[in-house]
Amino acid sequence: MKALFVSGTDTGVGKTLASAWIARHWNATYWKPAQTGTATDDGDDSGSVARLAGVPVLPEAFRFAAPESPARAAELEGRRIDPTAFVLPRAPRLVVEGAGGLLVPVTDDFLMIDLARRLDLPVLLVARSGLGTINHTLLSAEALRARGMRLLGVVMSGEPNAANRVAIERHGALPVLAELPRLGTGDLAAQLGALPLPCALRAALDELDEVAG
Ligand SMILES: Nc1ncnc2c1ncn2[C@@H]1O[C@H](COP(=O)(O)OP(=O)(O)OP(=O)(O)O)[C@@H](O)[C@H]1O
Ligand SMILES: C[C@H](N)[C@H](N)CCCCCC(=O)O
Ligand SMILES: [Mg+2]
Repeated sequence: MKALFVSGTDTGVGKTLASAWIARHWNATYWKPAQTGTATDDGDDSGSVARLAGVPVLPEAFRFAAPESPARAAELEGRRIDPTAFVLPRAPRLVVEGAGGLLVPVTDDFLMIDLARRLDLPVLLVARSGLGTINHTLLSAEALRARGMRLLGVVMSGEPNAANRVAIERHGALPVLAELPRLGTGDLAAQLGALPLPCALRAALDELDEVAG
């Protein structure tokens, strides 16, 4: 099986949209290991991907009501997350989406980046395209490199910004594999379906190592 971990420079940067886009065109299964904010309107990434991409989605390992980090949302419900519950599901191609950014707490001593490492998956980083993204993206890349983890590259989401793309590629020594433009208010599923994956992203997916699920 081939799998990747979609993380981001922050919450709300477009991980779910990018995950749906990739899953749709890569014909992949989607998994959100830990979902928070289920009591809010945008707390169901799995439902969003099912609607946007029409691909199989697997049940989360953990779901929490509060729109908080998994660690805090669990605490508010008097629950604790056991990281050993995160076991990579089997599927020919799998898109795994984190919650928030890389250093979001999952337990008192386990961060989202540790989940990507436990699953032993390469990371695709979704970043905003606008002002502020260079710092956030380079910091996220540094966090991965400090742990010797694989960073496939970056997907920039929003109005294309060539100067930010060049800065990220140059200072981060990493590829921007795709730019997901700001989609309109119309049928997002149709817009994603009509937007082929750029060659660089498609090649990165094709070159992913087989992993044992
Ligand atoms: N390129 C884009 N075009 C249009 N809307 C976008 C784009 N990127 C993100 N959005 C919108 O911004 C909001 C947040 O995006 P999304 O849910 O993908 O964030 P996320 O990174 O998955 O957040 P979370 O950390 O909660 O999982 C959504 O309403 C989404 O549709
Ligand atoms: C609720 C939100 N949509 C995400 N699911 C969780 C984001 C946690 C962010 C924590 C933080 O970085 O401060
Ligand atoms: Mg999401």
